[in-house]
Amino acid sequence: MRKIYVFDTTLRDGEQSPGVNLNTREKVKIAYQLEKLGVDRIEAGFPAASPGDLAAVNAVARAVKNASVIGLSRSRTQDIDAVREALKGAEDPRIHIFLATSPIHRQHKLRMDKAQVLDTAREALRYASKYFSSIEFSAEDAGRTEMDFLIEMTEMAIQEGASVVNIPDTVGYLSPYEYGEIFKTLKERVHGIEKVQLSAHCHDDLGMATVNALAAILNGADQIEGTINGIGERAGNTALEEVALALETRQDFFGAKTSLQLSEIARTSRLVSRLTGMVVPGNKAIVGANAFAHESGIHQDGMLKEKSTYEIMTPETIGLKESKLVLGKHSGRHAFREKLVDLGYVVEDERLNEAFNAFKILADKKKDVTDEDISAILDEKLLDTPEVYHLETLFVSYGNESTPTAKVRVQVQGRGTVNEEAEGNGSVDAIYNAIDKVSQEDVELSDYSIKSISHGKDAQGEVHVVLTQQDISVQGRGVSTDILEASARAYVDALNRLSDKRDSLSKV
Ligand SMILES: CC(=O)SCCNC(=O)CCNC(=O)[C@H](O)C(C)(C)COP(=O)(O)OP(=O)(O)OC[C@H]1O[C@@H](n2cnc3c(N)ncnc32)[C@H](O)[C@@H]1OP(=O)(O)O
Ligand SMILES: CC(C)C(=O)C(=O)O
Ligand SMILES: [Mg+2]
Repeated sequence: MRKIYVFDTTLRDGEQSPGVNLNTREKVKIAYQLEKLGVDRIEAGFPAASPGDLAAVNAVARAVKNASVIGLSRSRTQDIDAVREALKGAEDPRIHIFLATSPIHRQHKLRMDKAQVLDTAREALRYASKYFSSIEFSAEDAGRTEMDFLIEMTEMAIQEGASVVNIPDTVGYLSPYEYGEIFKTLKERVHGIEKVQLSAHCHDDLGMATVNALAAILNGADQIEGTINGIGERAGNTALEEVALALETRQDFFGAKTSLQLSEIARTSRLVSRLTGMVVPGNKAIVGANAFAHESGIHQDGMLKEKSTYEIMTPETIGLKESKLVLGKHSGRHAFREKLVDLGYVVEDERLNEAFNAFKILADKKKDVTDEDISAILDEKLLDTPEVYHLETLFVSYGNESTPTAKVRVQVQGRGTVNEEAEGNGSVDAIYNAIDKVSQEDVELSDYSIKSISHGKDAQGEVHVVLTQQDISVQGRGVSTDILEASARAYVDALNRLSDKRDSLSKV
């Protein structure tokens, strides 16, 4: 199987993400993790950028033992000297020299003609080769460079001793077909191309960074450059984990592999996200929180029967424990039953249906239905208290300058639907007065407490009440995303228990 070298530039191009600034300790920590991940080359920074970056590159160079450490340099002696200084103590030091080659960059940025670009790069490579045995040369904005000039630049770099020639699509402009064609043409037309490795460096401006890197591989690239989580300048770089998993999962198609330790991917992604502060979107391929999560019933059913129905790779491959079946409004009974089993409930068909219906009603109101929410539903549904009172509707009117009023509609065993309305000195008091009118019970509310079951603004509230009637005391519990409804449910639940308790006492 053809090996594709992995050049990680999380600490250089990744750090060029607006708002990201890694200190020396953070760079070393990420570098150690990249070493564990098994990347071949680590671009640690741009030493000429600042004394701090030079020191950080030096710290990485001294720390890393199992990967080459690279410093970036413009085609200028002072930058090359900064890289020399920074890479002191490195096991396998490499310099990466770049110069833009496209007409736009030549004319507007460098203000050089082709001959000047060629000479400037040549001089830089000559100077660097006095100090470095491994040199990578990048033709910045190669993607928008005339093919003949790119060939000329590549041949010059080979003659001057570069061991890797990088072909960046600096502005993420090319289609996969066009990018692949560049590699194919270089392989066919550059004299001495067999002496160097060709490298792909893509940006994601049009969302094609990964597919372009793969197109390059299909057309002869030996190395891919990219970052963890795809962070980097503007829309970012090729996400290394995406290329690695594409090659792994579709070996049959690509016939190439990296030597990454894939089970370190999730850990590396989390570390980079934490230290850079760049949050990984939930739907991000491979490392997003939803990449191995399934919410819809049909998919969950398929997953429970055979995982390959909806997963083309396993979460274990990237170091995650397992796939997630997330319960939400699109979920079905198979996944719901599985969740109940996980939570330790044994529920037979009729109860399962009841609980499932209650779950669907909650899922309509709430984004994430948590394990605690499910337990709350089950605990409520599994109680055997006969329902003398069943709360159907509740309406509360509240204003800080008016008296709170509540209207309730309750199904009462033997009496049918009863509507009542009452005022109170607060909304809950008004609700309880209205329910008292329905039940015509003489009860005292001896305790009332409220807590949140799960987290967030749409968390369910759980209300506990204690009702006392002479020497009988009962508890009631109600759960809802609305605390007034939870309060009403708790009160009605307590009334049902009161009636049940009185019945059982009268039978003794
Ligand atoms: C595609 C990429 O990702 S390239 C890497 C981009 N990364 C960075 O730029 C991060 C680090 N950069 C920096 O800290 C600063 O830009 C420095 C220290 C390198 C240079 O700072 P300054 O000297 O103030 O120059 P400034 O950044 O304003 O302008 C860049 C200069 O480099 C020149 N230049 C740009 N690329 C190259 C190159 N590859 N080789 C030689 N000169 C170059 C520009 O033409 C410009 O030259 P001028 O001053 O003669 O007009
Ligand atoms: C420095 C070069 C390789 C670069 O980052 C780019 O062209 O995108
Ligand atoms: Mg780049």
